Amino acid sequence: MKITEAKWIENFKQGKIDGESVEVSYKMYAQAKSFYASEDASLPQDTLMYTVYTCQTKNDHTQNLNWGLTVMEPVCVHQECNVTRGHFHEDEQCDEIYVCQKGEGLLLLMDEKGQCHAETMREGSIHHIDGTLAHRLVNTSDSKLEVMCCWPVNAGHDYKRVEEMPFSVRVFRENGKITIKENR
Ligand SMILES: O=P(O)(O)OC[C@H]1O[C@H](O)[C@H](O)[C@@H](O)[C@@H]1O
Repeated sequence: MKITEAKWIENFKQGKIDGESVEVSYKMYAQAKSFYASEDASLPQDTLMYTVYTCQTKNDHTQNLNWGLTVMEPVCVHQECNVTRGHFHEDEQCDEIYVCQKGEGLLLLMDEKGQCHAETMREGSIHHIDGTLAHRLVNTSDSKLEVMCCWPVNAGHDYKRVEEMPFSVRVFRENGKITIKENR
């Protein structure tokens, strides 16, 4: 019997994935400005907001799954907590699972009518995202938020729908206290 190493290995201490064809993408403040209520001129354009590691599983004869890790930095923009861009899935039949491996945050979910609700994320929390809901991560703490994700390869990212109908709430951290405000 042939025994091989795993294709990928997650370094839990460093919060990263290494291995075969891992796609790593970095979101800097320059590309994330539109996610927040206001622009923060004091924040350098090249401030790292979040990193996404995606393990690509290409296989033609099965309905495949992707595995990923999103690492969100403890950065605020005018006291607004760091968020991912957020998206609906192009294929609403595709659910997603998130597992929080480190940190604290909120998983913001929005239905097709723009109604939002959230789940609290903490080390070990497991979240099932219904395929019809838009989803966005929010780092509410002053340390990194690390979230493992599993989703079907054919889910797709529909960012346009959330641009046309933005999340109806924003999360702020003022003197360590979390406040939720309507997004008008
Ligand atoms: O693409 P965003 O909305 O910025 O979210 C960042 C990433 O979060 C998770 O890791 C998802 O599973 C990824 O598919 C997504 O790309």
